Amino acid sequence: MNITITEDDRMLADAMQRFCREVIAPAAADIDEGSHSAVRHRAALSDIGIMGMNLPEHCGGTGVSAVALYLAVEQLAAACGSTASMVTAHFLATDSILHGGTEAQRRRWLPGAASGELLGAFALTEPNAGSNPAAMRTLAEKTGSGYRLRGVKHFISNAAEADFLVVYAKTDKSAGHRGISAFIVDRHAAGVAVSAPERTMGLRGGHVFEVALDCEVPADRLLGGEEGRGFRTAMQVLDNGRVEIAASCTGIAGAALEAALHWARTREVNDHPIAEFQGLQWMLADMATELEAARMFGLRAATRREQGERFSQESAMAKLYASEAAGRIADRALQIHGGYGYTREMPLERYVRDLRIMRIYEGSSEVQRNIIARTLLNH
Ligand SMILES: CC(C)(COP(=O)(O)OP(=O)(O)OC[C@H]1O[C@@H](n2cnc3c(N)ncnc32)[C@H](O)[C@@H]1OP(=O)(O)O)[C@@H](O)C(=O)NCCC(=O)NCCSC(=O)CCS(=O)O
Repeated sequence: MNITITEDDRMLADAMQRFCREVIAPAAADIDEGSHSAVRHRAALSDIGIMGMNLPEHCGGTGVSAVALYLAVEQLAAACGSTASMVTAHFLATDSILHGGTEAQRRRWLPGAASGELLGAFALTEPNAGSNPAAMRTLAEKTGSGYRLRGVKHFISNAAEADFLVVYAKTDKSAGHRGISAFIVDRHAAGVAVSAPERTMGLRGGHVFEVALDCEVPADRLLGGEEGRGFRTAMQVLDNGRVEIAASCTGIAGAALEAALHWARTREVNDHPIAEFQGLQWMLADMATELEAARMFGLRAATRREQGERFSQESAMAKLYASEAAGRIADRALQIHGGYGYTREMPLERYVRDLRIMRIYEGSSEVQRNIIARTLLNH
């Protein structure tokens, strides 16, 4: 498969890099140190179209290619992992409506979400249903005018600040994954209670919450206007989301490599820059090689996404490889910095912490391996 990065894709990535370096990166340490929400960047991100970068123009989005989207998310994550997480969680919500919604729902919700006026959250995971969403317990029972949703969702990014949540719930308890439907729920509807943010190891500005639901939703909030289509929509959305996680990984790992290269050139031992030591050169070589391989996987999955064919395998491989490789790259970058890398004066320890969740959320590495193995064995 050819991976093509067009001139337009490159120009967008360059513009994104300038914006992120000027606007996003300077606040990253403060966001992390104070666990302040990355939603503070919403207005600035909206102004340049980032909040709708995953959406086509007819839905109010920028309509950029999937490769450009990959490169943009990469730049965002290189500047601030928390901000990338907030934005990509919003994409999960809007992708749900794009892929699973009716035309009327797309028209109603997507232009506002693309402009950043509305912030979305994706409510799939539950305390007892993470890797296996088909085991969810949240129920949606038909009422005279719509549905009553009852249940608890967990680890939901953006929930407190969101304007709407796409909530996945069972409309038929006995039908397994085919009994799952999705609903667009107003964050401030009566009966939607959001916890305080979880205290997390990394991505401390990408807040995640528990959401307790006992609320009524009108019938026109059933995504796609048909019951039982939620699981398929969630899986399609996660195929996209996993490529964006891969982009976040290569963004942060790229920042870690850049820091390590700078340190190796400028840090001296016995009047020699440490870059002169072969042991360190080999570490840098391995880091750069793994980063490039991870990018190739990510861009391959993005290319496949652009082609409009199912790309679960490519997406799972991209996330698996990038999240595992990025963890190794950031760890080596910290090692190269020695004791300084372990201090909070430098971003290395933040990179390591921010990257750790990438092997877990939107499907753990083990789930990605299951997806890959299953595809291999079915063919
Ligand atoms: C590991 C799993 C993929 C396993 O899924 P299942 O074994 O339960 O389901 P399948 O039998 O594979 O499929 C059932 C059904 O769905 C269709 N399907 C499956 N995948 C896709 C897809 N990618 N695109 C389109 N359709 C798909 C499949 O064809 C079947 O259709 P029929 O019923 O036969 O017609 C899955 O359980 C999984 O991915 N688990 C991980 C869940 C996960 O990633 N959770 C994280 C949630 S979000 C998060 O972490 C953070 C959110 S945030 O930051 O707020």
